[in-house]
Amino acid sequence: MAIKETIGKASTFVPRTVFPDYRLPQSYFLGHHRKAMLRMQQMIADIDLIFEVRDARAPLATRNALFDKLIATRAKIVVYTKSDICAVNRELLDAMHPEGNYCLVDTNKPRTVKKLLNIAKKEAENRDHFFGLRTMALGMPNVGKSSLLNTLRLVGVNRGKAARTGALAGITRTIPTFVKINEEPDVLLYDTPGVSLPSSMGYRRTLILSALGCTHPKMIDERILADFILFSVNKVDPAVYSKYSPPTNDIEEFLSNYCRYMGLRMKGGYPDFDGGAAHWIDSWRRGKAGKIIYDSLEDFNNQGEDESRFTSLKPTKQQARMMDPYRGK
Ligand SMILES: Nc1nc2c(ncn2[C@@H]2O[C@H](COP(=O)(O)OP(=O)(O)OP(=O)(O)O)[C@@H](O)[C@H]2O)c(=O)[nH]1
Repeated sequence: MAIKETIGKASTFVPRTVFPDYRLPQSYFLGHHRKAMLRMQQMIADIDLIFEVRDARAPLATRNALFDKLIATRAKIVVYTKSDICAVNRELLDAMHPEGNYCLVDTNKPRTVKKLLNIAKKEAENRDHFFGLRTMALGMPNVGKSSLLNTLRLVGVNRGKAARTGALAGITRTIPTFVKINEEPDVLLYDTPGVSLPSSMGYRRTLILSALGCTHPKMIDERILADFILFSVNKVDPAVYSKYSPPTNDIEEFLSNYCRYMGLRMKGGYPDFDGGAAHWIDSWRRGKAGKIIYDSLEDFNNQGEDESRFTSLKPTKQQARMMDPYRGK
């Protein structure tokens, strides 16, 4: 079959670049994730409103079932960040949240977080707390919790950054003291470290989270991750990368064209495949390469997966063996 006819047709991802000893890690649950969960469990009774933060590029993959039990009795709103760098799938979000308690934001644009602040202000007025309404932002690593806090603070009290942010996962490692995001009525917000899933997530979800930057940046071999991104883009529209390469399913062919376009060459003029893969992945993580969404309504309807296995903080021995090789480093 001609290559063009096969583009975007495969339903499962099979890496083209396979190394004999390579084993795909399928979890990324670090010591500080566990510590943060235990601390949140202690604090949760005092929290009035939760902002559960997810990445709009993968609403299903960045959902963390570990939080479901923790926040079951709290008022919550699901906040989808990075709406500026994805083709938002409203159908999927409406199906996931029939009660409509979600909000799409771009944390770089203060006006998009105003709605959230208004919800918190209304809650604060209704509850009439002496110390103010206590809110908490939680979610997977690198989904934009600290950026959300900074923008809410800017909108609410017109003050600068209070939390450190960055393109890598794991910038926030402890729960700092609260930050005031509104005065009269007072609204306080706790930022929290990103927490991943405590047992094997399956390789597709691991690849998605890695492509989004929600894991250690080098957790998955870059050529395999680049291959997965190419696979995902082909499913949506290969024209997204037409600037660099004609449509292809072959990562080596794509990277060779990409390196030529970007001028990424090694000694002797050979394409720098590793450098090209890292560059292409980084562009996707930052939303500079195009807009795709990794989860679909079909994925939501077909998900027979039992998420309850993620709700325990204690992984089994077998699960622990599948943990990320970078653990503790
Ligand atoms: N384009 C875009 N980028 C965003 C948005 N929100 C956050 N980012 C970027 O995403 C990256 C991660 O943001 P952080 O706020 O550090 O994420 P976090 O969830 O606090 O990360 P951890 O500390 O690992 O838990 C940063 O590079 C931000 O600039 C958004 O709405 N749009």
